[in-house]
Amino acid sequence: MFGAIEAGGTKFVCAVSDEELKIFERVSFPTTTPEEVLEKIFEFFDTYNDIKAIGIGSFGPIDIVEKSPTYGYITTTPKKGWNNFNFLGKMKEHYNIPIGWTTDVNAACLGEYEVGGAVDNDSCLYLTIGTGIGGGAIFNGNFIGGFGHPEMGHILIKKHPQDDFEGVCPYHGDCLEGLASGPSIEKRYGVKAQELETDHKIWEILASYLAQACVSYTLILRPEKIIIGGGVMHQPQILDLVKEQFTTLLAKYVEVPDADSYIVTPTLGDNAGITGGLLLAKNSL
Ligand SMILES: Nc1ncnc2c1ncn2[C@@H]1O[C@H](COP(=O)(O)OP(=O)(O)OP(=O)(O)O)[C@@H](O)[C@H]1O
Ligand SMILES: [Zn+2]
Repeated sequence: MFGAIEAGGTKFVCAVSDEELKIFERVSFPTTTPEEVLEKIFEFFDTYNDIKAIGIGSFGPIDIVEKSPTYGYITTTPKKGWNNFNFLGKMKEHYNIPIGWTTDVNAACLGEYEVGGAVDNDSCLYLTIGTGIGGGAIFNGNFIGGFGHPEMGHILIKKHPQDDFEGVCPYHGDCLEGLASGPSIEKRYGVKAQELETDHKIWEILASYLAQACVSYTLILRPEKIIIGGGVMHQPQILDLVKEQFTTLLAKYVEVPDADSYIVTPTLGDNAGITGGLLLAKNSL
């Protein structure tokens, strides 16, 4: 059996599966304090005594550099109480089994790469547009990163001429996350993103930011596929707008796969992250 944790800034999901990754139990609870959350995690996994490994995909930033003294920590998160929290260490104190550790988006990327929309590809990039924006990428089976993991949500982009919003990123104001995350929409209009009309002008503006980001990722990494998930992508009209603007912005400068197969939503849907967590567990053996 494998265990997986999708550690989100809003909620945690824990699951256990068999060797074929078939999930037979899953629970979800809100991200309150680390103490409360750990208690719930232990309560869930402690009922199983046959778990061989656990995989964790966590919100961040996190430390994934094995030789670092703070390896396994959630580091500079603005999320109250979670700053410098030794998440992996606490898990290892309680469970003496291999525990895989990476970012939530790397985990989702792994899910799509191994059993989702990118199974036929040697590389893919996964981006989530939710409460925050983050991205991870896998090339030939390996996550990209070095001194740390990528922070694809905090890249700088050109403002849309019809957008005078200052942005919500506590670090950069109007970076990609500052301008295109769910909370940025909510702050602009005073209502949740899901409450706006499908033909609202914000979707075009949002798409222009995501298209710019996809151009940058394309030029820097040249992945075979870009998968965009997260709550905001539940607006089905965004994807086509992104593809359209991406094609215009790239201006045929470099060759990319046909836009319909290049920029896609996750085949695993909202299960990409937890599936990736199970794969992380499997791969850690
Ligand atoms: N149908 C929708 N249309 C537009 N925006 C949506 C829709 N559903 C959810 N959202 C927005 O998506 C954001 C939440 O994203 P998501 O569900 O991916 O959570 P998350 O950021 O992954 O949370 P966690 O931190 O728990 O992982 C919220 O800002 C919400 O307003
Ligand atoms: Zn930022």
